[in-house]
Formats: sequence, structure tokens, C-alpha cells
Amino acid sequence: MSDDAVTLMKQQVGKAAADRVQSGTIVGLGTGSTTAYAIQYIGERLQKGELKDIKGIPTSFQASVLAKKYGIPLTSLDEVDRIDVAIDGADEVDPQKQLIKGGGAAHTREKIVDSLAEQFIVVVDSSKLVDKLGLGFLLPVEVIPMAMTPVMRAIEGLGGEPTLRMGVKKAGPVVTDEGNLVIDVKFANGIENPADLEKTLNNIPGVLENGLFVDTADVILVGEVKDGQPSVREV
Ligand SMILES: O=C(CO)[C@H](O)[C@H](O)COP(=O)(O)O
Repeated sequence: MSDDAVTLMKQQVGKAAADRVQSGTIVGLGTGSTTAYAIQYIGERLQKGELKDIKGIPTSFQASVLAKKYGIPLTSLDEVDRIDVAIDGADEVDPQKQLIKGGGAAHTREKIVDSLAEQFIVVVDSSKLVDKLGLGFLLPVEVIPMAMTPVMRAIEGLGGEPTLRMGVKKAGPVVTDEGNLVIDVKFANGIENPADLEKTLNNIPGVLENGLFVDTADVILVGEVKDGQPSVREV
């Protein structure tokens, strides 16, 4: 699949999600390149007057910067009593709608916002659909820095192969918006039981949150390109 086709799929699916946002709602704004298009289109609908009285809750520094760029007013969890809809990307989606997220190291805030939403809409291109989680994408685990080594040992004890995520064009590790580290974990045979693993990992002292999103997604919108024609389907 060419880069152009992937970009087209991301744009289409981001727009489809933005079209579902209604006036007067509180909207969780996810992180990543696909959600960035949703944020852009929500902003465009606001500017055109198609949408009114929206407030966004960003899941990351990136989402907050984009929301400001596209004119979406922001609020926080302290100021609202609900989130009507959240739109967010994913790194893998299985047939049961379970997800791996955290490719952008934002999964802790994403899980807080996405799981509070009345409706969580996941936006992905078709390359993200998998039969089994964890075979193609390593599972991100956010860890408090002083616990890095014991957490890595504990993960090895669970049969995982942990790697500290390193920065690109930055010496040293990736540091999350919360000031923590990310350990990416390979499970050689993939993830057998996402619900159990999500809990087991979060029970290791020093782990803040992992990227398994179990029974959180309500709607999966998938961007596709067939014969050069983009389309979006719901699974
Ligand atoms: O979980 C995430 C960030 O932590 C992203 O939603 C996920 O990595 C997908 O990103 P993209 O839309 O760029 O492929």
C-alpha cells in the first residue's frame, strides 16, 4: 500500500468520525495521525457554522496543540460531568474490537478519556485490523522511571520481551506527557487473553497504564481504498 493511499484512508476516516459529532457536545480528542484529521475536520465544521457549542478534552499535548490550531475550545475533566463522544486511533484492532494503543505514547490519558465517553469511536485505516493482538505491534506500557528495571524483569517473568522506547532525533528515551517512560513488549505468540494481560500488567508496581483497551470501543470506523477509491466502513 502506498503512503498516498494510507494518507487518503486516514483523511476519509477522520472526516467520517468528525461528521458524527453533534452540536452542544463534549468531545474527547484522541492522539495520532488519523485522529489529527478528525480534529481538523471538527474545526472546519465549527468554522463553517455546521457545528456549535463544542468543547474538546485533549488526550495529549499533540491533541491540545491541534485543537487550538483548528479553533476547538478546550475543557478539562474537572469542568464537565460527561464526555459525549471520544474519537481516537489505534495501532491494532481485533475482531472482538479489542485494541492496542500507545504508538504515540499517549495511551494513559487516552484510556482515561476514551473509557469515560458515552461513545468511543475508533478511527483506523484497514492495515490496523488483525486477527490476533500483539503479533505485529509491540504492547506499550507506561512506567514510572525509577521502576523501569524491576518492571522489565517482571514483564520477562510473564514471558514478554521488553524494550525501552527510545526517542527519534532526541538522545535518550521517549518521555511521556506525564514524565514517564514507555516499555514496548513483544509477546512471541501474540496476546492470548487481552483482558487478563491488561490487569496483570497494571498490577506490577511502577506500571501506570498499558496499551490494551478491552471492551472500550463502541464503533470502529475503517478507512479503505479500493481501485483508487476511498471509502469508510463500520465494523
Ligand atoms: O494510540 C495512539 C497514540 O498513543 C494512536 O491513536 C495510535 O498510535 C494510532 O496512531 P495513528 O493514527 O498515527 O496510526
